[in-house]
Amino acid sequence: MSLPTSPQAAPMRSVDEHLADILGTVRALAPLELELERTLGTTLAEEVTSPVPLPPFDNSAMDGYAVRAAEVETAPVTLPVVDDVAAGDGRLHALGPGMAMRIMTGAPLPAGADAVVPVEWTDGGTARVAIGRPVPKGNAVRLAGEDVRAGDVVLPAGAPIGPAQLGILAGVGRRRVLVRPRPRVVVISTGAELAEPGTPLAPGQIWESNSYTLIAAVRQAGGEGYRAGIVGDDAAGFMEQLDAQLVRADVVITSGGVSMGAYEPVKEALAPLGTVRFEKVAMQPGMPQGFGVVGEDQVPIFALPGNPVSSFVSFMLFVRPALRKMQGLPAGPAPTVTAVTTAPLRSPAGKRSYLRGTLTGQGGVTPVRRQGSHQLAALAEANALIVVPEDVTELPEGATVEVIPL
Ligand SMILES: Nc1nc2c(c(=O)[nH]1)N[C@H]1C(S)=C(S)[C@@H](COP(=O)(O)OP(=O)(O)OC[C@H]3O[C@@H](n4cnc5c(N)ncnc54)[C@H](O)[C@@H]3O)O[C@H]1N2
Ligand code: MOO
Ligand SMILES: [Mg+2]
Repeated sequence: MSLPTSPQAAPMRSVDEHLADILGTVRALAPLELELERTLGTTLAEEVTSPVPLPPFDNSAMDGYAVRAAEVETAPVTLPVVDDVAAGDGRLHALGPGMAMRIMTGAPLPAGADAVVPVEWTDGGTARVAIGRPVPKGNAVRLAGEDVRAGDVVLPAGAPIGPAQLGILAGVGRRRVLVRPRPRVVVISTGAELAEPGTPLAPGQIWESNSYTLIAAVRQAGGEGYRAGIVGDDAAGFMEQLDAQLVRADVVITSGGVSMGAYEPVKEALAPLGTVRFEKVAMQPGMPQGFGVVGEDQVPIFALPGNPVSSFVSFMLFVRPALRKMQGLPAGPAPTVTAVTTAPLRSPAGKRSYLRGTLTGQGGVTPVRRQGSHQLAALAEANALIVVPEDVTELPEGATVEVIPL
């Protein structure tokens, strides 16, 4: 007697094949002009040059006295103070021979001056100043163009915008710049057992958590997350919610309803479209995966498995690289570091495992005690995923492993 053939017998796809398929499908989002204040965390979509040199004019690096270095070579010397130059002073100053001008940090260097004596090296006089020591030519002078020359590229297209990048954009006079927008990601949770956190649990229910994890992960990956709430285990209801959400989505993520059960609304609704593939990927956790496009605009959709650890690991391996590509960032497999395991590791044959672990800080990594794909509290203890290759089932303590820091 033999058992009926099941889809389980179908060969599994590798993690790498699945990711390649995803990255082959998603495209960088069209650039958008944004006010500077809204660009933190986005990627620049234009090359930015400076219209002026920076600094735009020779100026003082210190509060002190503008002089000709050759005239203070014999210090101590006393010179008449003929004027005061403050930062922002737009007058054209010229320093005559044998004279000094009081000057402040950031103020334009008067023509004829070639050095600044810091006030600390003088008696601080306002009519005459006694200079206690000589200064070399160029002392405390910031030359025009020594940071940036006019026409220099200050940021290339593709640069991620952090605080310093925002600063230089303002520093070259920009108010608005062209960036890749943050991908708008809608998360739909499916499952008749799911209750909103903050509401009482009925028998058989659990509190919905995946959308909170996924939206937080979306934000960390540079996207904007929208929680579409919970839909039950009914395919028509799911389709209705999906249609309603598509208008505001660059990407849709669903959780749950993709495995082998009798009530798998996501698979049931999307598989017949023919544009979303459901497969088993040779990984643990996260084996059942759906990916494809939906709607007129061919919006990418990730149908992630419902187990909380599985949906999070799937996000890190597949959705995060896709969101990076959409933002014009280099996209590929999750970056790893090497570490030495402080305990033996076990992994199922033929699947790449992503065990939850904690990096010790001394190059070690310790697997957390509970490794079930439903054990969300154990995931919350971890700060890394330990990668065990498909062809390895056991590793001894002390083995070197690849680790994805979280
Ligand atoms: N006969 C088989 N059963 C299962 C297989 C299989 O190959 N054959 N695969 C298992 C694996 S592996 C996974 S992973 C899960 C995937 O299940 P689904 O994607 O269909 O998800 P559900 O059945 O809806 O839920 C699974 C599990 O996760 C909990 N869940 C779901 N959504 C949420 C949420 N938003 N917040 C918190 N918890 C959630 C749900 O209550 C279930 O316990 O299938 C296995 N079964
Ligand atoms: O492969 Mo499922 O993703 O355990 O847990
Ligand atoms: Mg299921």
